[in-house]
Amino acid sequence: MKRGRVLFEAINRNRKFSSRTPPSPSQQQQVLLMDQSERYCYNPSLHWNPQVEDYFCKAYGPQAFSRISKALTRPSCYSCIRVNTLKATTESVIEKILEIQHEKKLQEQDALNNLHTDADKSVEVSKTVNGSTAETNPVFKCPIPGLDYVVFVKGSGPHDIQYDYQQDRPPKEVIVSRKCAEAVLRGAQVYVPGILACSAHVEKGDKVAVSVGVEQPGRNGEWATGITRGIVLQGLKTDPQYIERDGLYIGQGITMLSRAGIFRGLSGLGVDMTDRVFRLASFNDVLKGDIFLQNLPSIITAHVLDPQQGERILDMCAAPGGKTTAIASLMKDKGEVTAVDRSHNKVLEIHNLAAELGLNSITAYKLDALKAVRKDKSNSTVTQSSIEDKLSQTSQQAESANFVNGELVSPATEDNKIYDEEMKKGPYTSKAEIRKQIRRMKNGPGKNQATGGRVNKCEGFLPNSFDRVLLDAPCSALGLRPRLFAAEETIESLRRHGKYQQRMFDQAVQLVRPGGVIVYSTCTINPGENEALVRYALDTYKFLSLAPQHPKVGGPGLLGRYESSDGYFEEWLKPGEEDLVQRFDPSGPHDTIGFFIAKFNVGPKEA
Ligand SMILES: C[S@@+](CC[C@H](N)C(=O)[O-])C[C@H]1O[C@@H](n2cnc3c(N)ncnc32)[C@H](O)[C@@H]1O
Repeated sequence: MKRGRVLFEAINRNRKFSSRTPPSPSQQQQVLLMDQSERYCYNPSLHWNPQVEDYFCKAYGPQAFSRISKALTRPSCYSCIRVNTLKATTESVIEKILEIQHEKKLQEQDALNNLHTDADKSVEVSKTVNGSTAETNPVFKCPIPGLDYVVFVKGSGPHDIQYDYQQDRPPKEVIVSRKCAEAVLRGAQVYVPGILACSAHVEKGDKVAVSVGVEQPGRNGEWATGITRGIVLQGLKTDPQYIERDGLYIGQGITMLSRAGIFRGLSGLGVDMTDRVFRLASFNDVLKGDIFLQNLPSIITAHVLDPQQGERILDMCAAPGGKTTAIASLMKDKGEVTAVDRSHNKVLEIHNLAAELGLNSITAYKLDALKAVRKDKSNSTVTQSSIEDKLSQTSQQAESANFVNGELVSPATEDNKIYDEEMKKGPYTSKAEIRKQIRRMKNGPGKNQATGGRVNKCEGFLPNSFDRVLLDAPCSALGLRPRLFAAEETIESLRRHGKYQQRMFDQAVQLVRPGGVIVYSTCTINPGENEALVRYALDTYKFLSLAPQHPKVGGPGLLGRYESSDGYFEEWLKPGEEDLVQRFDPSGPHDTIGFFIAKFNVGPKEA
């Protein structure tokens, strides 16, 4: 379609100048500029699977869906930060961010003063004054009651970028992967692994235009970028995705390595983005441990769960641990947060995040949440697994395992024993606190549970083991932005999510004790995905009820919330309301376009 539009416009342009006299140089220049403004800009349109597009068009109406689709391609207008209240205060974080911004601004001014001749300086300084380079982003506390540990750093965009196109001399270019571009749109830098292709003769310190190579349809209906990593860009129409990249330029930057360095290396900064279409603050390695960059609805999900100190909480699909750590922080790290994920490497991510934030109440296991309920009533068995273990399990066990009665005993079961001993001694100390002490004894001060490549594998939990369960279910994730490609989702996969979520919910219901709470959340624009689950839950389990009100943030238990220009909590839906779709307004500033949270109270279960 895009190709058709380009062709149509080219014909129109030619018509405009098809008088008997050939176009004058100024007319030629005008055509060139029109060409370039169409090419070197950010104006993407999302690819959808045709059936999914049709389904959403019917659900939302074609115009509304087109606005949603457009809004998905843009980042939010701010970065959202959760303050780790165990290590820092909101005020101290705001102060530090402002200091960092101020420092950066000074550095950029210094760099300008040192680098350029006076003539260059005046151009660059006026650029700075216009806000193109160093700028101070407003930083403020989240105004929603109860969420004063959330900080927003405002960004801006879309901005027009001057890509320095000169006739017959296109700018040097870098094409990055879609994932890389989505991160860059949210404030990240371009790292070496994200670079797919680059112009010939790029040296360290060159200015490059950065565009994104998005998956394109292949002959057999498959989607691929079709760009071989390391390919040389000539600035010609024969370059990969030359036409398809029209309107897919996300900014420009300075290369930190030469072309050869970029494609020889495996890591490191590839391009320092100096001019971005969307300017959001970068928090890479900033205030590490004191803050966590997290989408607002994810923070709210933990908040809605309302975990209490000393409780036992299960997070069923936990990696990389954003909500798990939010839960542990709300509990002031006092209690027991069990985080499970089916992926080994992702469990390591939970370990690492918990360690970075200094949280000790979290224990992460590799477990398929579909098998989270233990069938037999014997003690829970927990084993260690690691990638290396899989390769040489026998020798690993011989070297490192503790054997009791011929059984492999993991630190977790060992800890349980010590815990039981401690419990007999008298005054209550939480299990998490005892674990912390055991870890301190084992590791010495300052170390935590990050165990390198090793993770604990768990066989499941007995029914009614937890006070609260969070089911942050795997979903289409179509609510998250920015997103530059959506065609991987099919009608079948949308349906599968629903079925998968139901099976997980069946496990969650068994694991939570009577009187407990289940929170179910998904990040999607597909209303069918979440409403169907809520209906299923209430029809199947008569002892469940939607929580009438969350004490801190207000509103009914069924929180179907889609962004509005006024704020996330503009309207809270009542249980049973079916019109989530009409309330959708994609013109607002938020990082998540569609998110759904339902909170269930668990009544007495049947015998
Ligand atoms: C939406 S992400 C969870 C995000 C997480 N709650 C957070 O806030 O950081 C979904 C996660 O579910 C995990 N997952 C998918 N199927 C699973 C299963 N059957 N059992 C356990 N985890 C599963 C995936 O590995 C993925 O990490």
